Amino acid sequence: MNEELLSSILFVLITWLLYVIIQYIRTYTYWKKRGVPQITPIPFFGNTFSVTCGEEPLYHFHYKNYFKFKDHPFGGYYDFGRPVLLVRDPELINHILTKDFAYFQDRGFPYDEEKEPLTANLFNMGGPRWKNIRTKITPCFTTGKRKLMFEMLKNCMDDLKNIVRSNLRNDEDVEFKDILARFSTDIITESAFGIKAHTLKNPEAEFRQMGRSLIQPNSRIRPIFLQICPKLMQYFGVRFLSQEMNDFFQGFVKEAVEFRKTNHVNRNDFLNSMVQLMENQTKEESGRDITYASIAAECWFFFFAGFEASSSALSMTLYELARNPEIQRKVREEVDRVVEKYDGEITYDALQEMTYMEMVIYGNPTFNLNVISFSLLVTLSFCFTETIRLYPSLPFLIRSCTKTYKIPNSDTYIDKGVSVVIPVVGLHRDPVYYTDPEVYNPENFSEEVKNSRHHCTFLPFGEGPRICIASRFGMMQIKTGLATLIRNFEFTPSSKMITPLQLIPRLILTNCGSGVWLKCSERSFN
Ligand code: HEM
Repeated sequence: MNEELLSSILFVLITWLLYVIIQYIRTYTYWKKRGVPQITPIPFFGNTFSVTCGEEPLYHFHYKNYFKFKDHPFGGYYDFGRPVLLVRDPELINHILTKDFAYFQDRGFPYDEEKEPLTANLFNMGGPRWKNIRTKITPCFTTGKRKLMFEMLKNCMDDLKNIVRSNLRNDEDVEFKDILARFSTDIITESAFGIKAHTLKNPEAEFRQMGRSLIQPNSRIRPIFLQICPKLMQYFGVRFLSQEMNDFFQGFVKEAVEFRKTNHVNRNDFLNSMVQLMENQTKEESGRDITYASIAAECWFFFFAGFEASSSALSMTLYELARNPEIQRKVREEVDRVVEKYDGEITYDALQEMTYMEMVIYGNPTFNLNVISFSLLVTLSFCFTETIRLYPSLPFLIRSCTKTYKIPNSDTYIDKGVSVVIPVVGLHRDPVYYTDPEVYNPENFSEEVKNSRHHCTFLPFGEGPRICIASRFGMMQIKTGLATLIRNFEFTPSSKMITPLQLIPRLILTNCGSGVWLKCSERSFN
């Protein structure tokens, strides 16, 4: 190789290296330059290497980062090359989620309404389109609608009882995460879409297969690469969801709607409400707001949240009750007391008199589970609330800044396009807000203790205009399952349960991958 060529190559290499160094400095000093403390990044990956390569579940990542900025109201880190602001201070969180929502309306998640219609759901959407759809869908979850949906859940309760009972016959410890994912799938498909998925009876039923596929490694890696290099991934035809998933949901919505139209079926479910919304649109709105494709997108997300978030919270509650026999005893006492009090004598008027009542459940008469009033199950509520404190289904909240924002009482600005992350799991386990935060203690939610904390230190369903649209529906699912199980079975820890919990990496939701194993015995009512 002649000398001239060698020096040209060397020149190109050095120039490239210099460019990389300058880019590195420019990218990774973004927060420093603004006087915001930052976590030291590594080139290219920023601070998210451990999450991307599947070493660290998002739950641990956000917990760890929260405590890295101890004594600071906020701090910065980098998601690859993108600056992210982590917010710890409850009052600033309140500004971002509620008071100054106009600056933080979006989550900034990518979606493609044309190529991948299922991704254009309420969770991913932003701006005026989100606002319009949210306003239209909100009435689908009123108390009245929930009551009607609840009527459809009774069979699922019996199926749950029977499936647990059949597992006991084998005299082995029982894995509850899968059973409860199937229970939640049956509830959401029945009450939201009017479909009996029968996944409790048949673990290989189509809806369960779809649900399971969503947490497979392949499905979890795709969103990460789509986030890092969207253009390249789109070029190679990589999608957020599999084609099979897209076809399944588009197909089932079209079929279900057409069947209802042809056979004049009118059900009190979410699908029906959405179809009514579509049909009642004005001419100008028609085809733009609510279409078959957008109904399928919402159904898909409701399906995902309905089985995954709810079953995760439900199985973790059982796990904690098994580890805390005294709390389990108290919950059971409460369930028994209420069930016996309303032994088959409930009328609509009686329901109105029960101050906190949200829901009434008629169970299997053999076990005298005639009626359960959920809001009266105070201990039950505390337990569930305490579970989602320790294991929030979504361990962080995210917003994208849509116009430059000055942080109140500081000189710091958040630029348009910067992501803001609220590490919910950190707040929920901060000893400043919760005494002995690692201990499962339902008393954390007694009125007195609860009122002594800032409301933004407990955010399992988010907060502000983008709060979970179906939080009460989710609670109803969970309480239904919990009351059924606690009334009929007793739970103790199993040696098969792996602790500390092995959470699934690269999954946005908190999910115990190694399962929730418990010893279980049936109660005798003689
Ligand atoms: C225990 C169960 C559940 C938990 C813990 C949960 C939690 C959450 C959280 C934390 C958010 C984000 C809120 C924010 O960013 O401020 C959210 C959003 C959402 N959830 Fe849930 N959720 C649950 C059940 C459900 C169910 C059953 C459905 C549907 C049937 C559902 C539908 C949604 C939707 C559509 C959004 C997006 C709302 C928007 O951006 O306007 N969730 N949920």
